Amino acid sequence: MQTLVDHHGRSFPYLRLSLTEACNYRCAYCLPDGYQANGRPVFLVLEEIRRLVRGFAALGMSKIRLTGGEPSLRKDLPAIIAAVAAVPGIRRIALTTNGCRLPRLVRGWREAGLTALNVSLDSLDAARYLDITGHDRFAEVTEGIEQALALGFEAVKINAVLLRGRNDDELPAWLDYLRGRDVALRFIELMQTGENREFFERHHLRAEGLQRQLLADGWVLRPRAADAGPALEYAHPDYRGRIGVIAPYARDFCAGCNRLRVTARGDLRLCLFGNFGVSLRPLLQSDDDHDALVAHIATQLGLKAAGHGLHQGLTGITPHLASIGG
Ligand SMILES: Nc1nc2c(ncn2[C@@H]2O[C@H](COP(=O)(O)OP(=O)(O)OP(=O)(O)O)[C@@H](O)[C@H]2O)c(=O)[nH]1
Ligand SMILES: C[S@@+](CC[C@H](N)C(=O)[O-])C[C@H]1O[C@@H](n2cnc3c(N)ncnc32)[C@H](O)[C@@H]1O
Ligand code: SF4
Ligand code: SF4
Repeated sequence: MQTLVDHHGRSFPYLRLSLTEACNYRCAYCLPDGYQANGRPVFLVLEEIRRLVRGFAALGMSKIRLTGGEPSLRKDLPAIIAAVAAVPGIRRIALTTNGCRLPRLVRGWREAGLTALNVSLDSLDAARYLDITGHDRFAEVTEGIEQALALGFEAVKINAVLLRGRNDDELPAWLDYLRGRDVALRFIELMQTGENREFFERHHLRAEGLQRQLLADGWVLRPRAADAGPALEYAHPDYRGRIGVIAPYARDFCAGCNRLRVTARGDLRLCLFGNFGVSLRPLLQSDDDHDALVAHIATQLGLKAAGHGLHQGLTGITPHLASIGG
């Protein structure tokens, strides 16, 4: 089997695959006006996804994260999970969701073969949650997380985007929440995108102060697995839960990059904030193109840059993270 190693010595066990650009939420930092369909987009269908994942698995990828947009809007999500799980070499199938459909659907996803779940929950206060996401679904999401915790996933994680003035005073509430729950909460630094510049300037908050506070309070940094996402994760003997910090503006953040992305339309994106996408879709129409697909992906990797240009305000072709899956 080939493995993917780029010119900067990084390897790539982890693929983030977006299943749709559509979303039912209006998160203030992502789609404040809701999802606006551009024409009649046609997203990758099951058979294309199966071929795509086979191609990446042949290059040593063992972890696939399904994302969006909101991936739970895909009616065929259980079938997609099962198809990905059946590809030899794929050991972990994770999903990132806003969580509003968890109570109805999470058991089915687990039974189809999902191994890990990340749920976005920007506040533990229902009114603030509504204010940030545009949806009054706090009760469903928190109930869904409880259900997920009982289903034996390898990991259940919660994502909270850290927002100056909106949710940056909630550490005490989160600590209560984490005391008895086996869940990893991750504070994500707000990232600038093509369309959220003004919001970013008002609400971006560096996570360094939070990290200093965690260390001072006895939280200890844990080692990071080779196929883990970018969070630095801390544990504490008095808490079942863990706290992660995703700090894309930190020095050397991109040195640990271990993932590639494919959009819901089948474009390979080498970076979350890259300047171009490469369509893989023509090579997903027949099993006969498997070798060509594998060769094409491997060649493209040569173009992967060392890191993002966010410090210079360069957001590439990414208008918002719903367009690529975060
Ligand atoms: N800048 C940057 N942000 C990322 C990258 N990967 C994930 N993120 C951000 O991290 C946040 C959490 O991502 P998730 O989809 O929950 O997954 P993850 O934390 O990467 O993955 P796991 O460790 O497998 O749970 C999202 O806001 C992503 O946009 C990356 O490569 N670069
Ligand atoms: C783009 S969403 C897609 C999956 C799903 N809709 C959800 O919200 O979990 C993936 C993650 O990106 C995060 N995100 C979106 N825009 C962001 C931004 N500008 N900066 C940091 N994180 C962002 C969301 O909070 C979410 O945790
Ligand atoms: S962060 Fe996720 S739930 Fe919120 S608008 Fe973006 S895609 Fe939708
Ligand atoms: S910003 Fe780009 S290079 Fe940096 S970690 Fe994310 S995907 Fe990798």
